[in-house]
Amino acid sequence: MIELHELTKRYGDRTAVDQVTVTVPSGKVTALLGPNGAGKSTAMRMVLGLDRPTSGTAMIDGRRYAELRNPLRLVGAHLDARAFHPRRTGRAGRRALARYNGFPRARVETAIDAVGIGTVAGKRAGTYSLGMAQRLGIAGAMLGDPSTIILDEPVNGLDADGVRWVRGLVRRWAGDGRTVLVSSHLMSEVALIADRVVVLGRGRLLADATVAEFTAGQHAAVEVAAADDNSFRLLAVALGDHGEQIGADRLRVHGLPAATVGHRAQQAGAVLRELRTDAPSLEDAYVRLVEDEAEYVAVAA
Ligand SMILES: Nc1ncnc2c1ncn2[C@@H]1O[C@H](COP(=O)(O)OP(=O)(O)OP(=O)(O)O)[C@@H](O)[C@H]1O
Repeated sequence: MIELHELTKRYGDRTAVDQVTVTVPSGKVTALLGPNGAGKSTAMRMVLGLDRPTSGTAMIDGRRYAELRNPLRLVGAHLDARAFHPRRTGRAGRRALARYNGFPRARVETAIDAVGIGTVAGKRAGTYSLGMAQRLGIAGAMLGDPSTIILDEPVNGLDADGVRWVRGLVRRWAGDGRTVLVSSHLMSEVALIADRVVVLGRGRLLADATVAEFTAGQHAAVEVAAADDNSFRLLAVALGDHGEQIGADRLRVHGLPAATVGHRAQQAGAVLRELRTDAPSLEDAYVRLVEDEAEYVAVAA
């Protein structure tokens, strides 16, 4: 479990992380989301003892990173896919890490095999593609078989196979009861792998919820298609500002439930070809939350 309590980081007059209190539970995949500059990396770095909080605390299983005797046994992290010595081979870099942390060499081979870079482990890390570098970084995070794993944008640069592999990996880790914290810009990806979302905006906590709770407050999207041109015209008038034309005979409806759309169509004499409700997506919920925050800031400024 990772616990942030009123965690704050200021750089001069800029507040990168602003009094964030949140618990990242074990046995779940938690996605850390937010626009560029929201404070995600800074928060992760403070959890990992790489940045010192200005105030507040970041604890892993009840202790600060600096207090952990053998931190890699408790927490594995992969933050930067390019943070390898370019002239060292992937294997040599992982062996150095293992040696430094007192892990047997065999762990290195296990981790290299697990991430599928056995054929390139003897090559210099500087020659790796971004996808291979991501895998090498994840091998480092796995080295100590830790109970907490933190990955920053792990699917960046991975091909379709790689993305599927990361998905399986993080789900398995959570299934083992580990604490898994993953940041990502790709909402479709987050929807597939995460149980929970923590959203930061300009350093502040905007949401901390299960994926289901996060999307629950959103209106379902309604789409309606008219059977002919005349019906389309009648329908467009009947829906007024609620209708947004998205095809020759099709409207997306904002702010009205499907039943009201059907009723208005009937009253107007418009014949419908299709009327459907789509479940709100994580992406819709996220975009709306971040937009609302931006509007609030614009109004408050
Ligand atoms: N070492 C630093 N010195 C000064 N300002 C910093 C430093 N590190 C981060 N910041 C600032 O703190 C804020 C949060 O940055 P951070 O990198 O944590 O955001 P992020 O959510 O990870 O963004 P991204 O998605 O772009 O990686 C930004 O305004 C950034 O410019």
